[in-house]
Amino acid sequence: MSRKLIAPSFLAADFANIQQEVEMLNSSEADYIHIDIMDGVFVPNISFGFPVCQAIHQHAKKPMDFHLMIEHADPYLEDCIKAGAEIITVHEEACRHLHRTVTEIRRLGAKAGVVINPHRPVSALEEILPYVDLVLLMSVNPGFGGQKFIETTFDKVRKLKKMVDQANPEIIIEIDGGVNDKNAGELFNAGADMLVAGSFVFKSDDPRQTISNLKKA
Ligand SMILES: O=C(CO)[C@@H](O)[C@H](O)COP(=O)(O)O
Ligand SMILES: [Co+2]
Repeated sequence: MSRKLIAPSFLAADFANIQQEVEMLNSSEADYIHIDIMDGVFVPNISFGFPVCQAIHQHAKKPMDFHLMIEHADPYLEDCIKAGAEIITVHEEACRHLHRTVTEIRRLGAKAGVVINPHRPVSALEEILPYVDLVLLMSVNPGFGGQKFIETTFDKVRKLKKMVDQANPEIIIEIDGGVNDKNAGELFNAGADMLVAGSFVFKSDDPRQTISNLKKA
């Protein structure tokens, strides 16, 4: 059974009004606040750093889900925890010693997640599944909000769901990129537990209602 969690991506929020945007999320049905950290090396974009994360955390009443799109995650894990991370996800291709990194995330007290890019097979995750709490499937290429959902993600979710059910059914399956009201229902039916939505939530006329609608998808 899908857990139907929604994590609005703060990347699409109005940064001139951080407090109001976080308060909107606090009063919504959002389950997590998704925080996209980009280093301009692993992905061709730079988002924001820990002072901004601290500002979000200061007002947040929802748990924070940190998505690290960076080459060198290990030196920044403690900063994520201090900035409120309850989930930290790292890209499997970016981590030279992935097992070490996810083990360290758990030791620091957060849920550890591994992220897989659109071109990579879910079979690449087989050996790491016993050591993670969450798998994030990218449904766009990482680096930017507002991109088009990649349709082959549905099959990938179904494949991953089978693997997760065998390895550890507690593992959360999270999907990130181009999520909207047209694909959310099918993603949940395919086995996704948690959907990240940036533009679709924050650029809508009524973000709170949009979050509620996605949860019911
Ligand atoms: O990690 C990323 C992009 O790299 C995402 O979290 C986006 O921020 C989602 O934005 P939308 O595709 O929903 O606009
Ligand atoms: Co993200």
